[in-house]
Amino acid sequence: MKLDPFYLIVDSAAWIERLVPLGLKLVQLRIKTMHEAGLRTEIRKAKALCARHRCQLIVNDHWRLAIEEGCDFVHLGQEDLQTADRSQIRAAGMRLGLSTHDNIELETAMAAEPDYIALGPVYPTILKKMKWAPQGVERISEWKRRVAPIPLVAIGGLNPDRLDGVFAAGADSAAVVTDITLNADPEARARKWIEKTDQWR
Ligand SMILES: Cc1ncc(COP(=O)(O)OP(=O)(O)O)c(N)n1
Ligand SMILES: Cc1nc(C(=O)O)sc1CCOP(=O)(O)O
Ligand SMILES: [Mg+2]
Repeated sequence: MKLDPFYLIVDSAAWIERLVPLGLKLVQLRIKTMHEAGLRTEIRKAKALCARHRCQLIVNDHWRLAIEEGCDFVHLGQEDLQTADRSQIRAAGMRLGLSTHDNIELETAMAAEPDYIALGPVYPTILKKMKWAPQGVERISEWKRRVAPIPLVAIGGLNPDRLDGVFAAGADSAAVVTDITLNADPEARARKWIEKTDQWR
């Protein structure tokens, strides 16, 4: 499976409506706190928008709702994985991306036969508090050797200036939140990411 090299992560369908029409091909809907009805509405809107623009939607965490809404890709962390029913996810024909931050998590993730592995935080992130120190790009090369041919997603503190190093080290896709959503001009920044990642597309 080939992932687009530019993997945007946002917390609303409104962001998807704003940025996906620019030409994005891979987006994650990551909503951490919302009641179920609201989540369902957001997932439904995100799915329709992504279908219209031929963009792959990945739903973070909420795998049950993703199945019910007919989505085809979820992202889970290690804690999510402990409570998720993988057989239900697979029976629904859904693909699965998994987070990893250390060796034990990588072993656990590989045993779940995911469709991609994410490694983070590559650089310090301001989005959320993390218990792991930044991994550095060398760790990407180590992970690549261990996960190939499963695609590898790099995440955490990424920006266009850091992408040469991330892809040279072996990442297949670069996931990003704040470099775009906190930028003064998110559309211009997303265009910059699209142009920069074109060489790996
Ligand atoms: C592409 C990608 N990589 C890692 C994560 C983090 O997932 P998780 O560890 O479950 O943490 P939350 O995002 O749920 O807070 C991700 N969402 N996407
Ligand atoms: C959601 C998330 N997961 C991470 C991990 O390491 O698993 S790092 C991260 C935040 C990424 O945001 P930004 O691009 O703003 O640093
Ligand atoms: Mg999670």
